[in-house]
Amino acid sequence: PTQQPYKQWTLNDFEIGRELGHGNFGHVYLAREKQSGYIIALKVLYKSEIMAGHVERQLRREVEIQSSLRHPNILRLYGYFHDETRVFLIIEFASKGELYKELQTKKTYVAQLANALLYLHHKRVIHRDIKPENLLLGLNGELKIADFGWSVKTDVQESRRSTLCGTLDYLPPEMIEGKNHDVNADIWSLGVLLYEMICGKPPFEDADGKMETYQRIIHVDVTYPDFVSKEARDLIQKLLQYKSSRRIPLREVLEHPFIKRYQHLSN
Ligand SMILES: Nc1ncnc2c1ncn2[C@@H]1O[C@H](COP(=O)(O)OP(=O)(O)OP(=O)(O)O)[C@@H](O)[C@H]1O
Ligand SMILES: O=C(O)c1cc(-c2cccc(F)c2)nc2ccccc12
Ligand SMILES: [Mg+2]
Repeated sequence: PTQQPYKQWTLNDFEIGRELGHGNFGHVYLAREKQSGYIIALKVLYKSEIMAGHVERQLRREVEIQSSLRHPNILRLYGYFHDETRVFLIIEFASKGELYKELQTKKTYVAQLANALLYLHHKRVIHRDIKPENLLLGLNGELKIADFGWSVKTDVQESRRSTLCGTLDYLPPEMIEGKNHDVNADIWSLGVLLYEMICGKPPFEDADGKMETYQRIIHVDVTYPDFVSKEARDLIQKLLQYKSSRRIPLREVLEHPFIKRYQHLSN
């Protein structure tokens, strides 16, 4: 028989297990592929909701980008299929759940995220939605960037077309101001994530709502609690630079004393 390049999957190929979580559009279930016994995560999206949200193009882009990526710290998208009413994404199962639940100070997560961003930016892909809920943990606690729904492949600077939804907390000034943005947008989000890992909440958290957060982001209005170490403060300040070209390059993040100091412990 001719070797099919990509197997045409159907829902019948899978036994569905518990719900792993749900986001704006997708419900994600644990599932086992019957033939191989392989455990995966099956993300189910309703076509009606996709159309109502005008996000089909975004979904196809998410699928196209994420299925093209191969990196230990990036969640694999193995394939997809659809029936009359639903689209199904076959995704690597991250058995340790969301980083969000484990927001303890973990230097290795910053290093793994920086490594994954180095790879993504080398592939000219901007994720644009780096936040704890979209960072999952693999079997050995390794970080996996998930949810490429907001990612773009860019050789030139990109400006946002679709409206932002969800929290502004992790977005850089240039994105909330609707200006051109480049791969350094993800570097800003890394800074927000590092601040949150250390302080337990993001630096510009919606104090009284979106406008408040908007103002604090564009003025880079960050305050550091006393317990934040000098190195941590130094690295965060170098990541949360208003001008995207002034943000510390990823290779220097990996060499920064705040990250370097603990590297030997986690290897
Ligand atoms: N591969 C996976 N392994 C384990 N858990 C997962 C996996 N994919 C998703 N989840 C769980 O389901 C939740 C929602 O998944 P996901 O972020 O992909 O949905 P979403 O529709 O993109 O949500 P949003 O658009 O709000 O980010 C995740 O926060 C996580 O808790
Ligand atoms: O009826 C379709 O042909 C259809 C296909 C897909 C689709 C199929 C594979 C991958 C993917 F990302 C999306 N998404 C949809 C969303 C809304 C309405 C219809 C569709
Ligand atoms: Mg998500």
